[in-house]
Amino acid sequence: METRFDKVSYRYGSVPALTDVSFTVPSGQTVALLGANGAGKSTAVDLLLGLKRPRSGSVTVLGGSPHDAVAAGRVGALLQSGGLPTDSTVQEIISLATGLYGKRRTAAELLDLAGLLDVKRRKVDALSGGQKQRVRFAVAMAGKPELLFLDEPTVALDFKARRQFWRSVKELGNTVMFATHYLDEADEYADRVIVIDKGHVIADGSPAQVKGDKSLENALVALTEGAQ
Ligand SMILES: Nc1ncnc2c1ncn2[C@@H]1O[C@H](COP(=O)(O)OP(=O)(O)OP(=O)(O)O)[C@@H](O)[C@H]1O
Repeated sequence: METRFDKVSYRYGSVPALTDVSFTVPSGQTVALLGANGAGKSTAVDLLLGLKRPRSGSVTVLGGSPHDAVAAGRVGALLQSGGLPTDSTVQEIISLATGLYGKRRTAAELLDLAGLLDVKRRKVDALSGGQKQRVRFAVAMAGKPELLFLDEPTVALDFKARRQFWRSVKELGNTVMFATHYLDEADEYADRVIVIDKGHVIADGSPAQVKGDKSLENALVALTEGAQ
């Protein structure tokens, strides 16, 4: 049940966002899409979710079309700007999410999974940035997705929260694709790193291979500086 980009290109008017991008992700793998601002990571995630269609090439998600995979509830996503109803409590939002997916996971299970038990009665308004991110994560996991997309999931999290977040993700053992600016995060948590620069894949390999590639040095330094 692979997920694949086959020579995918996408442009916004005259601005090319992705050019001739190909990769195949087997199930169970955790893959980082590593790139600077504007590299094309969010566009790739949108294409994988069926929110955009490629101008050329094809996108396969879990062996079929992105639309079918999403409609069947096989895909979970944590997007950068996922809005949450501010006047609802954490518990209300989680219950709504479990209801949508026919209770594939219980609310209690999700609250525990995302480390939200202590704040379950709080309104979203009264949560920290990191806690809100955990609510988004719980919502993404409600349907027991086989494949999880995370778009810069730990931007709002401090070091400790970042570790906890990744522990939860890894325990679930799904196929995970995450977009990040952080080489360290890709190195620590991904099995594989795909480096995107100005819409092109410039490296694809294990974290050790990518870090060991001298020809990538400038691009990786730029990425790290871009993330400051
Ligand atoms: N709606 C849009 N209209 C025009 N150009 C866009 C639009 N959205 C993105 N772009 C451009 O497409 C390219 C890829 O953007 P994308 O958001 O996919 O990058 P990204 O790697 O996710 O960046 P970031 O790390 O800043 O989120 C950039 O050049 C960006 O300016």
